[in-house]
Amino acid sequence: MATLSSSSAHCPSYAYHRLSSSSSNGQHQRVGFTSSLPQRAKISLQCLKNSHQNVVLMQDGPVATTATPLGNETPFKESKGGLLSGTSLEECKDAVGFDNNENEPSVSITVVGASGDLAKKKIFPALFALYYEDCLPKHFTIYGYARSKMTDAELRTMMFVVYLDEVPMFIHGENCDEKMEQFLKRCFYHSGQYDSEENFAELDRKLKKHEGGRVSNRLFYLSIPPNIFIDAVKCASLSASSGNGWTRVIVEKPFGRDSESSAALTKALKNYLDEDQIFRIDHYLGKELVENLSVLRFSNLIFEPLWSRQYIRNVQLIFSEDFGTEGRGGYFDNYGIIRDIMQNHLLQILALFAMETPVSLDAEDIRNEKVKVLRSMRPLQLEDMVVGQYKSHTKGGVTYPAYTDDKTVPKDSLTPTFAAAALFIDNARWDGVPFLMKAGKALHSKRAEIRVQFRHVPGNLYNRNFGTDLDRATNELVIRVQPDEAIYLKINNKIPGLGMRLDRSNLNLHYAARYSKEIPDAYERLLLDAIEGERRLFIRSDELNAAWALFTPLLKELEEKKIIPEYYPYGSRGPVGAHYLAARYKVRWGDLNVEQ
Ligand SMILES: NC(=O)C1=CN([C@@H]2O[C@H](COP(=O)(O)OP(=O)(O)OC[C@H]3O[C@@H](n4cnc5c(N)ncnc54)[C@H](OP(=O)(O)O)[C@@H]3O)[C@@H](O)[C@H]2O)C=CC1
Ligand SMILES: O=C1O[C@H](COP(=O)(O)O)[C@@H](O)[C@H](O)[C@H]1O
Repeated sequence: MATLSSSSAHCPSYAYHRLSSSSSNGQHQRVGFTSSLPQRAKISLQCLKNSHQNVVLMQDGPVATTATPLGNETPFKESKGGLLSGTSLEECKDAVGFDNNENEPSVSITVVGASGDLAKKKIFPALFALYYEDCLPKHFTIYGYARSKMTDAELRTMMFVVYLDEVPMFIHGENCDEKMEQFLKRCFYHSGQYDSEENFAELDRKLKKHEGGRVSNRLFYLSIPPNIFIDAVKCASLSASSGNGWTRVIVEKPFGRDSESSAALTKALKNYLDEDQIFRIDHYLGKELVENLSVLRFSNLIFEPLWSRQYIRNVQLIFSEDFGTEGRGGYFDNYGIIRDIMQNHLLQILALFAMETPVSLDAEDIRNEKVKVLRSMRPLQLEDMVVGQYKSHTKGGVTYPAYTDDKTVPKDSLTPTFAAAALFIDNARWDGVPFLMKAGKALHSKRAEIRVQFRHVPGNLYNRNFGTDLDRATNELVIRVQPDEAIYLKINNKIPGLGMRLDRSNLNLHYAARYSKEIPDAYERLLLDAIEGERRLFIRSDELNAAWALFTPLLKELEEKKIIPEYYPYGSRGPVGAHYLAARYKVRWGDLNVEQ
């Protein structure tokens, strides 16, 4: 039985919202990062002094702070002080111009696990970016919730230091510091246990004061390890859900480890939430170029007719990182790269890429089509999978660690940090077309891309100009999701001159050259969607079940048979097994070509 209240929001439609927050040429209003660092550093010093932090201003910029002693939580009502210290509710009301119009709903956003890595690096910055762009509702409050003892001031200091220091996705520009000041006044912290209804009831009381009797909509972002999801949802549900507006919960991955644990998680969540209150986040769906996939396909006449087995030889989905697990080994060892990247991020891209034309752009129409693709796929076979693990490597006098050098990873771990797989969609459109996935950590480059290799041109008009390697002469469409976003199409053309020599060139939409503004971070888009009640980019439970059904038998087999991964040096291109796998399907990985 669902106990969190749910009311469907009448939000502006997604398309309208995006149009209204864009300039006439479709560029997002963002500004560069480095514009006013000296000024920001000055303000930060003042702010941090006001908040009674011990401040160290380092030469040329970054500010380091040491927190006040643990247990010094600022009581909400009595807090006084400067910008980063606990601002009282009255001060906060003045600062943000609360009015007495009770018809305007408020939104309270609680980041559960606020002391953690994801909250610090992604969620709070994304919330600020939304505030900067005037995308948050007029009456909003942000709460950090975690067990760590922290005052409001300390939370704000943490957010401010990240703002100054670390996160390039932050927008900086006109009035940025002022906006940050205003934003921080609306951020608060409540320390509590994840399994304490009483602690969530305390949070509820604080939220109510901010909401001031308005219709109160509440968004909880579960940025905590999965083993405490249910405790937190239960307590939020029983003690802190909205009494008169909607309550939504963003759930971070991992959504289980296999079909059974995922189903159990969904079942447990549904004891407290309805499906339409659950926003399962896959942040790759919020990436600009993944969003653009459907636009590319369905708004251009030239692509859709080619989008099938008739013209496409293979599709490659490639993810690589040039660093290892870096402190997340404890989490990673329980999941591995297949669960961490393939079963969710790459599979979601595949589903969007391969789906049939949806009836409309409504969330349910799109998710219906995605689920059909997933259910048409063959469960993965062991022979269609290659797994690897990085080992230590010394280069230029620097020694890079092996995966098992991570102190939180067992020395004999067989967890894959690399995997390559061949997948097939057994439907009329894609019958026989290999969809190759490759994902790995500690490789030679950081990238995420989709490569579509087209078939050879029939007939042999120019074959002698291509030489013997016809594959190299076929068209390839590359959607580079990151970094340096681009969509380019490789074509053949004649080299100017009197002879008949052919060349390969790119028709290139290079985002940095075409659009001068920064691309919004995926978390920004997804948070905004959750606030607006737009579910299109979140995973529905049947999609999740279908995704796990494809991977679970293989994952079990890998574990039961204790398959030993192929070891590859840190910083390399990964195991050679990936090439043999591709070759079996007459495919060459596109990212290995010299010109790429
Ligand atoms: N970090 C990342 O880049 C990504 C993370 N995710 C997912 O997001 C979620 C949060 O990630 P991240 O911030 O890295 O996680 P953290 O490990 O940093 O945990 C977040 C917070 O949860 C609390 N916590 C940690 N371990 C426990 C525990 N065993 N019992 C109770 N509380 C605990 C801690 O807060 P306190 O002690 O103050 O209560 C911690 O600050 C996870 O589900 C993760 O899988 C998904 C994609 C990327
Ligand atoms: O979900 C995850 O994603 C990150 C990569 O995200 P990106 O946006 O930086 O490409 C990955 O490092 C992490 O292991 C995984 O859990």
